[in-house]
Amino acid sequence: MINKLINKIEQLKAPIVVGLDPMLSYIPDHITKKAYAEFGENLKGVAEAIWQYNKDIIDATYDLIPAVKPQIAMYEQFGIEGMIAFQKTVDYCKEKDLVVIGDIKRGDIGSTSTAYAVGHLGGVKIGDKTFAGFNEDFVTVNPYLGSDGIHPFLDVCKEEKKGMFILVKTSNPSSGEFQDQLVDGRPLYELVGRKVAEWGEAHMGDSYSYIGAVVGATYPEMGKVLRRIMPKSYILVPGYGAQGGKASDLAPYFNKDGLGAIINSSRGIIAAYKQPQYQQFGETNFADASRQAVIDMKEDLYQSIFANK
Ligand SMILES: O=c1ccn([C@@H]2O[C@H](COP(=O)(O)O)[C@@H](O)[C@H]2O)c(=O)[nH]1
Repeated sequence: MINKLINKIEQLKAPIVVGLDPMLSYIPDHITKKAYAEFGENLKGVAEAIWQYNKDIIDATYDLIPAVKPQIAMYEQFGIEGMIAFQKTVDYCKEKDLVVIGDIKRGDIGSTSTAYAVGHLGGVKIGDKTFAGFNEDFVTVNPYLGSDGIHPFLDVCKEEKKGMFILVKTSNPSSGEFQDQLVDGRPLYELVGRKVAEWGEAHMGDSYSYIGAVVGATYPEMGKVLRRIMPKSYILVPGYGAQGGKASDLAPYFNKDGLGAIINSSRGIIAAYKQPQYQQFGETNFADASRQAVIDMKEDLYQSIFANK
């Protein structure tokens, strides 16, 4: 799957992931009204609205982007109906040949991690048939339970030819409270980065490992160090746009081959129509605003990162 992700990034010249983080407040009235009329003003209605909103955004952007990152929490908050919308979104993105990164941030004791890995990347054998669970291509994984929480994901990724991005240095303001603490004189995120590189070496695609890392766009100095520590790991970079990460800071996340990082934007794309620069699209044409925001993001990254290389 890492080879497919890289091929698509190269083909589209777009190291971009669109984050599918639907919030009720982003969904235009015409979509919610229709969904409520059909399914009721309840969780089923909300889930239908989320699904229709996602579908319109996917239809408007899929030819420009290699990958999407549905954030499971945004679906989970609506219970089982939300999870059905999550599954429909994953399936539809795969129909459109997009690489799907499930932002699930799981990780637990070994046996529980196995269940997470099977549920999201693998399948369960019932009788003589295997049934896939959510069936994303990559997931995000929390490494802070240690390697026994990671190994089940490594095994399932190898078996299923899928991949994962391990949280190394997150983009949020308080990420340093634990992640920057010194261990033998070096910050904890470096220690985790070294482990990611080690796991990655044993799980290689053609040129990059299918074991990647999450490093926030909001910490570019740390991104530079981590790029060196994990030369063969793809870095998933959240924090661009809405969280203040700037394209001009992102060059160090890439390797000299122009690869090695993929930049996520969620609110900046899916709720673009709410931003002043895309106001002309209006609520009805929200998906066209998202398309324009992807085009602008691609240009922003190109000018800041690749134009002078
Ligand atoms: O360090 C991290 C890890 C994950 N995220 C997730 O990425 C998106 C960011 O959304 P924006 O709207 O582009 O800010 C969201 O799903 C986060 O849960 C992150 O931001 N930082």
